Formats: sequence, C-alpha cells, structure tokens
Amino acid sequence: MERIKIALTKGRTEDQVVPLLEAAGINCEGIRNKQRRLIFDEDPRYEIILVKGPDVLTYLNSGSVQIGIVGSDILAEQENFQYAMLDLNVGKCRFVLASTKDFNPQAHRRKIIATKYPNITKRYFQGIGEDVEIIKIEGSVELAPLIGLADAIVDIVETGNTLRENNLQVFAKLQPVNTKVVVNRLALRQYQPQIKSLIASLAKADDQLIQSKLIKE
Ligand SMILES: Nc1ncnc2c1ncn2[C@@H]1O[C@H](COP(=O)(O)OP(=O)(O)OP(=O)(O)O)[C@@H](O)[C@H]1O
Ligand SMILES: O=P(O)(O)OC[C@H]1O[C@H](OP(=O)(O)OP(=O)(O)O)[C@H](O)[C@@H]1O
Repeated sequence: MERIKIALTKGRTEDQVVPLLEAAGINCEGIRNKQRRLIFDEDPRYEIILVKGPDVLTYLNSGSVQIGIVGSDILAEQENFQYAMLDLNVGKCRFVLASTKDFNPQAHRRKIIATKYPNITKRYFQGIGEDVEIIKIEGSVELAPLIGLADAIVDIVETGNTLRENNLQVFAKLQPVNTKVVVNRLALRQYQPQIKSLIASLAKADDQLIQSKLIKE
C-alpha cells in the first residue's frame, strides 16, 4: 500500500503533535531523535515531513502530501480554505490587539499596527471600520510599540507571559487559534479508508489527552 504523506509544522506544533501521533499508534522514533533529518519513514504506513507552517499548505495544495498539520493562524492568514478534517486540542491560543497602557484604541488618527499576520490584522480592522497602516514583522512582535515602530500589535497570546514581561496590555480579543489536521480533497477521495482511519485514531488520542488534562486540573 502506498504511504500517506503528512506535512507536520516543525517547532512548537511538532512538539505538541508528536505525542498525539504516538498515542495514535504511529512510530515517531525518527522525529524524536532527529538531528538535521527532514523526512521520517519509521512507520511503514506514513512518510512524515517537517516544514514551516506556511509551507505545509504549499505542499498540500500541490498534492505532494495528502495531510497537513498546521495552526489555524496560518490557515487564516493565507486565506487558504483547505479542508480541515480535525480540530486538535493543542496549539490553543488567541489573537489579540495589544499595546502599552497609554494606547488609546479610540484615538482618531491613523494607527500603525505591527504584526506577523497582516491579512488577519487587515480583516479585523476592516471589520470594525477602521483604516490602519500595517507593518509586517517576522517575530518578537512585542518590541514594536516599545521601540516606537508601531502604536499597537496584533499577535498570538497563550499564557500572557510575553505581554506581561514587556508591560503590554490586551485591548481587544480577536479569534482563537488551535492546531488543525487538513486534508487535500483529491487525496481524501483517493485514500479515503487510510485517511479516515488516521483521523479517527488522532481524534481518539486528542480526546484522551484532553480528558487526562481535565483529570489533572
Ligand atoms: N504562544 C503560543 N502558544 C500556543 N501556540 C502557539 C503559540 N505561538 C504560536 N503557536 C502556534 O504554533 C504554531 C507554530 O509556532 P512556532 O512558534 O513554532 O513557529 P513560528 O514562531 O510561527 O515560526 P518560527 O519557526 O519562525 O519560530 C503557530 O502557527 C501557532 O499555531
Ligand atoms: O502568551 P505567551 O505564552 O507568552 O505566548 C505568546 C508568544 O508566543 C509567540 O511567540 P514565539 O514564541 O512563537 O516567538 P516569536 O516572537 O519568534 O514569534 C507569540 O508571538 C508571542 O510572542
């Protein structure tokens, strides 16, 4: 049987999803012990590749992989409406508008907003009928209002530690974010039994994880 190819977002998503893949019975020994390797085929049913989030969608769109595991932030930013088959209870965080305490969201002048997510930011401000200037930056977004690059930021918050440690506050809550399992539609038709069985085992593993978290709390 042909292997199902899975593109997994490396970094934070990888760290949270590998335990789920293992709980779903997938051998992830290679990923656990990876050094500079990028392709993992320890499990005879799958070939897992590790890529940056936006590239997950590029591989999926091209049909060169059948399944992608990626944050909903990246799906929303790319305006890429791939078929999300499963919502995982990992990678949970939220977009917020944040700034220093003296920021005035009601001020009438045109604000400058720094973000890694210009499309999400544009949609948010369009939704509230406000015209802003958006500056795209690649990381450490919290610096922007502190150093005078922008009036405020749109970024992801999980624990709130990064905002707190940099004396920033939340001024508006935007959409929530979580990790999603997305499937190429054509592949779904072609490999339906295998994909459905993988999704079912992942859903079960994810459910068990959330149950065990609830018990610990
Ligand atoms: N603080 C957070 N808490 C929970 N999930 C997060 C958090 N930050 C990001 N994520 C989720 O994890 C995904 C990967 O984030 P990660 O920080 O590994 O990569 P990145 O910062 O987007 O890229 P880079 O590889 O440049 O660091 C994001 O797309 C998002 O879905
Ligand atoms: O609320 P917290 O738990 O503090 O998490 C929020 C931080 O996590 C993300 O950054 P990341 O670690 O991905 O680094 P980056 O600045 O390089 O994007 C995000 O951009 C925030 O900076």
